[in-house]
Amino acid sequence: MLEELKQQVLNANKELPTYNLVTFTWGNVSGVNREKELIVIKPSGIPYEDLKLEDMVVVDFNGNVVEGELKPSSDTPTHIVLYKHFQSIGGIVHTHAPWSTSWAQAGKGIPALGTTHGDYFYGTVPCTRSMTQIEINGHYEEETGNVIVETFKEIDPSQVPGVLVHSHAPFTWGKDPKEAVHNSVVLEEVAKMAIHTYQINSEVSPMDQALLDKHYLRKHGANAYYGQKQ
Ligand SMILES: O=C(CO)[C@@H](O)[C@H](O)COP(=O)(O)O
Repeated sequence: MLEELKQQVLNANKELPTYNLVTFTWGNVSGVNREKELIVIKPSGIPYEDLKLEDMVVVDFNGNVVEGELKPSSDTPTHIVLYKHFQSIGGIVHTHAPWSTSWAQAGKGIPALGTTHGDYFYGTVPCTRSMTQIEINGHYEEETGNVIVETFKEIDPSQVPGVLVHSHAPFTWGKDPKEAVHNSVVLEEVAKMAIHTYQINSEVSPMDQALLDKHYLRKHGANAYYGQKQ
């Protein structure tokens, strides 16, 4: 069941070390089959180089394991909340990539400072609020998803495909697992560029809205040159 999606999720998880987004097993990728309301995710704690197709775990939208012998990623409840609330996404990535994690630990969103950012994120990549004691002591991973959804109350997740979880690390998403990894790589790059930009000029302002519109909308908006978006 879901063999093609399992292959996509396996390939995407193996890309995390390829793009230097993870140390040890500090990251996870999932994909969703919305017709069946099933999620394929990597197993918890298994080195990426050892991952095999049969290791992929299938869970339903309530977190029940419906296929697979291994324990699903410890972040599975967060992935589930995001699939339930962000209807346009088909893949999710969580990493502890150092540059974007530094912004998350600082409790700051990454402003759109240049066109590299603007090509992928239509504005600031937000940081969630910090979590309450009750949320931390409760179902922490599920509450992490809820706080992300709360952060996107006024933001279209298809236009800003990533978030920084306060005191934790980033999550990104996309139409499928591969695109979610692509957005993780870009987020890490723009996080690094932003830190260096502020080191050069601590008073730099976010990029002009007209330039942001030009760059984002030419790739994702109406009449997109690349044809991916209507
Ligand atoms: O966020 C965390 C830990 O803070 C997790 O991302 C783990 O680092 C990876 O967990 P598994 O996916 O291997 O369960």
